[in-house]
Amino acid sequence: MEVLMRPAVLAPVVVLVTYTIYQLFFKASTLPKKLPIIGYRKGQWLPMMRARWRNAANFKETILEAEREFPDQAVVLPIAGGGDMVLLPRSEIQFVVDQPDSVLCMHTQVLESLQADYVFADPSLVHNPLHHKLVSTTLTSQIGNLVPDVAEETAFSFAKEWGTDTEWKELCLYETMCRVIGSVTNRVFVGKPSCRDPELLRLGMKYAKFVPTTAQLLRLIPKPLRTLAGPLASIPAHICTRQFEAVLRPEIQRRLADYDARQRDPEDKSIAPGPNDFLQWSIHQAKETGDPYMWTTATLAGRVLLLNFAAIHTSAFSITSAILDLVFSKQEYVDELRAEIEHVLAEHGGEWNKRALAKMVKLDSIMRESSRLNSFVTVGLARRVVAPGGITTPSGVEIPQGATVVVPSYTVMQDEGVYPDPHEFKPFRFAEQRSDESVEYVKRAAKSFATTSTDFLAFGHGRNACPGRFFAANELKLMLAHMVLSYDLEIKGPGGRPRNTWFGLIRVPPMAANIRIKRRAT
Ligand code: HEM
Repeated sequence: MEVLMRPAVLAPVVVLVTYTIYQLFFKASTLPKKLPIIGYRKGQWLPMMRARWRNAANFKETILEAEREFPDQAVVLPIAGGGDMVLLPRSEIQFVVDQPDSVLCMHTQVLESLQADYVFADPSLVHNPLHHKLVSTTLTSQIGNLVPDVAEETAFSFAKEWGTDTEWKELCLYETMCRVIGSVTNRVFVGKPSCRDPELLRLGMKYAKFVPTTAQLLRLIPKPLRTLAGPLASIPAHICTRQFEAVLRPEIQRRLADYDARQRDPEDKSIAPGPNDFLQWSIHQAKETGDPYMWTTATLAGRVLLLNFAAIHTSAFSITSAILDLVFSKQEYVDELRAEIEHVLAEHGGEWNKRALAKMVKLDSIMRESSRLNSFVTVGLARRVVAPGGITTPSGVEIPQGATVVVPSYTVMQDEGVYPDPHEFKPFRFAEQRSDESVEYVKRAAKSFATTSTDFLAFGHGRNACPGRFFAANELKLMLAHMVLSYDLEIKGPGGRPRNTWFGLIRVPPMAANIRIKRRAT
């Protein structure tokens, strides 16, 4: 006790505690003073802090209040652990999209919101995300060649998770979809057999949970304390990274050896050509940089893990929602969808390919409609103001450097004016719009699942929209089609579709929901 009372120990403790209390309770927001603050109740004790917790606890009500009370006005959204964000009105979505990265920067926002310098074992992979380029260019251009692999893996994983017997059984939809998505997605990331390695899949999913939860925890801690808390809180994510690398190491080493052998003697036909997957493209990209750090097993495995983080939960949420929406709609919709898939597939000789998928307009429409209704993006296009002088929005609001702006997504995608009967799942809403020949072709095509707009923000919008969305769209459609052709589904018990859940700013499908399924007799 005496030791604790020594000035050399006591003084820093008092400074830290005072600073923390100041940061948590008294620090004024740097955001524009004149804007309405959602959740702020005048006359209450510590109104800003209470607004932050109130909004974090019930974000749905927060954004509905913003829409109801200030429909065409910028407002401040204070969020515990999320910083104080400025929610711009929907009329300014295009303004956000149009700003260069030197003014509104997504990357800076991602680094901060994921607390990248602590959470990622090698932050340089996130600071220099070479893998994004491979996703937006190589992966997207290879979709046509990858569809047969995706189809094979889909059939394999569904059989493994849902079985092949024709008896009814009950299972947890989200859990099984995470594993199916994990295998199918990793088939194009690391190929067969690694994509079926249960340990690789388990670590990929575990990591995708650790990253956002650790980041959220750290954001609640005042910045100076994070230098202490960050490394400690990030230990589980770092261990997971090392374990993932260990699982992939033999595959990476084998591929590097083959790659080098091929480079030494391109004529040697005894060395098989490299597989067509992300890991192989990454090796090639790394070698082209000439920097050996880029092709260490840690770097290559780290990039695969980062993509698992970006792809698995997002895709699992989407397919879970779509299946629930369909099961809880009408049998005639399922029949109509099945008829489309069977017809188009027969036209293509029973083979899955990109052209066949593109012709299944009803299938595409279901995925877009379900994403519209259930997207986890409730406010979108989160961007950090990086312009030294801040920005002035079209409506004249001045926002300082360092602030975060977001735009409404949940309320836009459920707006009666844009989507009649907005709360209803209308599976063929977009298919009907696409078949309206009085509308010019380009506008009709813009209603496809992967096409973003200021009214459809499930994948973001503009230059920074999700680079994996074209692959995701094809993968998810294939999965849904396979499911509809191969299984019958039944609703468990009375009551409607189980509701989505809100976790802070994110809305997710009911992860514990069970469904009853049965393999269809062939
Ligand atoms: C249905 C599935 C998916 C959804 C709904 C989704 C949604 C999103 C959204 C909303 C963003 C942020 C865009 C913005 O702020 O403007 C994003 C970014 C991203 N997505 Fe996706 N995504 C999906 C699947 C995938 C897949 C399969 C991949 C990889 C193959 C992928 C890779 C990425 C990457 C690399 C980023 C950029 C992240 C960053 O810059 O830090 N996504 N995605």
